[in-house]
Amino acid sequence: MSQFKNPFLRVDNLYFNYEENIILDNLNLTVNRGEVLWIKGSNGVGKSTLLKILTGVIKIESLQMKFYDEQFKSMNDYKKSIAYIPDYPMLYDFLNGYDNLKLIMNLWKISNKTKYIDLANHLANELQIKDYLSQQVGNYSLGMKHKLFFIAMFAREPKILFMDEPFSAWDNKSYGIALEILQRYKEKGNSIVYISHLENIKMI
Ligand SMILES: Nc1ncnc2c1ncn2[C@@H]1O[C@H](COP(=O)(O)OP(=O)(O)OP(=O)(O)O)[C@@H](O)[C@H]1O
Repeated sequence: MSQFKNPFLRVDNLYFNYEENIILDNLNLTVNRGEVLWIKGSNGVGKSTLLKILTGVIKIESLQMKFYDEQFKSMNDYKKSIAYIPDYPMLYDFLNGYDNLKLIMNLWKISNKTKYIDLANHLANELQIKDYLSQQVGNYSLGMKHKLFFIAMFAREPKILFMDEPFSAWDNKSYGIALEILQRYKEKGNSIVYISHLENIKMI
């Protein structure tokens, strides 16, 4: 059982449809501090849609989302305090790794730039892609792109990490290192919400 029992957020009576296609109906969900939430289910059941709603990528006027953190004063503050890692890495192929990191850092208006770059470098070292950061991302493998985007989001030090099929392109060794990183992250009271079809993806 987690030592952090209080919630970060709660969603009540969530309903969502794409035209006549009802995707989510009366869904209730709580994200507790220091906990991992695994969303699983058949193809097309609405997992990615749910993650997009929880991260504010899809906006719903009637969304009943309650925040329980002093930093989540508004939806915008909340979005700055969390990170969303979709199943495709959102990077610019024509930039190198460092320039992608700097771009993301500036987009998110990170105030402590030195800390962000230091943390990103540290993670890149742990995940063994530091030597590639000065190379153009277009030449990265898919797994390397996934790692770089994970690093870019993780270095923002979010309170909740939302991940859609996070490690599908990662090799076993890197996946093991990522789990250690996420274990430390969780122990600090942060939360992880992730989607995976893999029955053996025992997160942490
Ligand atoms: N932009 C969209 N417009 C209309 N329908 C959509 C849109 N995006 C997704 N859908 C539909 O909504 C349903 C849920 O899609 P979603 O991607 O959330 O499912 P999923 O559970 O994540 O699936 P998978 O396991 O295959 O990734 C599917 O029927 C899909 O076709």
